[in-house]
Amino acid sequence: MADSAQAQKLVYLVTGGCGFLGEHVVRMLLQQEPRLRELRIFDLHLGPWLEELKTGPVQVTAIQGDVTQAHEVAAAVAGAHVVIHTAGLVDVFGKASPETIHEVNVQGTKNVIEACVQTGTQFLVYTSSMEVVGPNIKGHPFYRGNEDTPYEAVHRHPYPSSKARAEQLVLEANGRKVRGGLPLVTCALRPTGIYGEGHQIMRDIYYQGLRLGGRLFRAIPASVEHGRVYVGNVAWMHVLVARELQQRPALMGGQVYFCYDKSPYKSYEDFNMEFLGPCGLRLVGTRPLLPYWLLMLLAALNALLQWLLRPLLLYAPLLNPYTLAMANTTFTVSTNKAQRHFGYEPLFSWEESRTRTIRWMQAMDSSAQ
Ligand SMILES: NC(=O)C1=CN([C@@H]2O[C@H](COP(=O)(O)OP(=O)(O)OC[C@H]3O[C@@H](n4cnc5c(N)ncnc54)[C@H](O)[C@@H]3O)[C@@H](O)[C@H]2O)C=CC1
Ligand SMILES: CC(C)CCC[C@@H](C)[C@H]1CC[C@H]2[C@@H]3[C@H](O)CC4=CC(=O)CC[C@]4(C)[C@H]3CC[C@]12C
Repeated sequence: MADSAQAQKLVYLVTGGCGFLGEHVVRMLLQQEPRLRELRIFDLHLGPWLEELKTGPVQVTAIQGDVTQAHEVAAAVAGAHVVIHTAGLVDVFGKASPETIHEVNVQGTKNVIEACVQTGTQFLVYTSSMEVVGPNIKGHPFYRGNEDTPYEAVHRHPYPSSKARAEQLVLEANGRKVRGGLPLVTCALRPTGIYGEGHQIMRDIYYQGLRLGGRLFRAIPASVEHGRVYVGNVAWMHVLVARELQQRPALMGGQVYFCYDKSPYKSYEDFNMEFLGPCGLRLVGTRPLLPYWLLMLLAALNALLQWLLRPLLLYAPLLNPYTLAMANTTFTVSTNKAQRHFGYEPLFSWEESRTRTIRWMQAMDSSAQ
């Protein structure tokens, strides 16, 4: 008893802890980090599910706050040993302005870094994205690449630009002296497209399929591969990287790691069908039903409509020029850097990841009826 009390000494802070990934990170930390004494969850919107966590042995502190407010961030960070910064504005549909995306993703990250420096927090893990690399605006494929694969990363869209700038800030901060004189140790994780329980886009596509009579129509050639990774494995990677960063700062500080697991390489639509199929949806067509030029036209039309309607309502469909380019450009990762640097192995097999996601979708299905 005394031993476990002594071992439980660390304070972790998860920003964005109530988001899709953040919730999985929070739950994973509670399951897999025995040295936790206190877990602080900082988010703009706190979820009601946090209440059930407050009865366990770890002190769970929910903090409603905004990463763009430096004083709120500093207050939450003070006294934490490790910060896992997942909070971000994930918007590729034009819901938020470029300024707001920059404010949350870049200024928010600056505030987290400065809070670590001012308050003496030594370890910072940043949730970056594959998008800091690509696909680039030229549509160059990134085929089974790793962290060292040369690729021309050129962005025009506010989301990838903001993630790339924030990642750069985090990596440059590695080695800065924090209060008390110790060096800040930082690293960045770059998930590919995350899927799993709670994935909003998968939910949207499922309901879209239901509205279309249980059918989805193939838009992208099956040969275009899109990297995907299960949310439980991304969460596990965050827990492990945060732990091992404390043991191997010289090796891991300032490094980037793609998030990967055993999920198969498929097109975006074929991959989604692994879950939507067992829920009764069908993907119509072995080839795209519409020619690509027509899809581009529709995407451009959606962008125009969004702009025209903006004063009246928010029109933000899945298809726009950016999402079309994303879905239509091969981007897949093949690396073992995380395994080499900090012993990462996926916690969930592909079969388990698939089963868990299907079970979640089926539960959603019955609760909707
Ligand atoms: N969903 C995906 O496929 C991928 C996501 N990522 C990154 O993972 C992180 C988490 O993404 P998701 O869980 O998918 O998104 P999400 O939108 O579900 O979660 C983000 C969380 O951050 C919070 N947040 C937003 N603005 C905030 C602010 N100003 N102050 C405090 N909290 C704020 C939100 O309330 C939300 O709970 C993001 O940084 C994102 O860029 C990276 C690669 C892929
Ligand atoms: C038939 C349409 C063209 C299909 C549209 C699919 C798109 C909505 C999605 C295709 C690729 C997705 C993105 C990708 O997985 C990488 C991402 C990384 C992130 O950091 C955030 C999410 C996302 C941008 C993801 C968003 C949806 C797609 C664009």
